[in-house]
Amino acid sequence: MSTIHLITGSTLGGAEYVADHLSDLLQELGKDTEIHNHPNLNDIDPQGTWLVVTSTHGAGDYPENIQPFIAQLQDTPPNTQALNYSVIAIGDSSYDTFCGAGLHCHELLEDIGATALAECLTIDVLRHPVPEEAVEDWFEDHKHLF
Ligand SMILES: Cc1cc2nc3c(=O)[nH]c(=O)nc-3n(C[C@H](O)[C@H](O)[C@H](O)COP(=O)(O)O)c2cc1C
Repeated sequence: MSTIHLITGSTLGGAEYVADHLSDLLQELGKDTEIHNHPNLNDIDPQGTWLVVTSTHGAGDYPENIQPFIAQLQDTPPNTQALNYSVIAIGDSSYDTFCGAGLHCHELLEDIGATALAECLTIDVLRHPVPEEAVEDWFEDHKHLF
């Protein structure tokens, strides 16, 4: 069974909590998971399934910890023919660039040839102060994909 890679972009830790929770839910289904809080493309198999969980900072920017990984994907995209992915974007709808990083990542992965398992999920922290609860509902509807 191939490992599901959870890749996080987080400044304040919220997206990491969401990824931890998703990882627990996947493990309850008997899946193998690996969390990458400092993702490096060289360490992550570009086959199988990626779940990217990223917040947005600055003005629509990626959190610093995930910026090198995104640059690697843009500069030297791997062969993604056998890669499925899903992106969970966390943001605050009071910003014009609501969930800008996650939405960008979803398009980037599609552009380099990976297959989206689902639309990008956007979680608004104004509506969901505990984003883990929103992701739990989403997971219930999407767990058959993993
Ligand atoms: C300085 C700052 C800038 C932010 N900029 C954006 C933004 O451009 N778009 C957005 O949707 N959310 C923005 N947010 C909201 C964060 O994405 C949100 O608080 C998120 O829960 C933080 O997740 P994290 O704990 O994983 O870093 C910003 C938050 C801060 C503190």
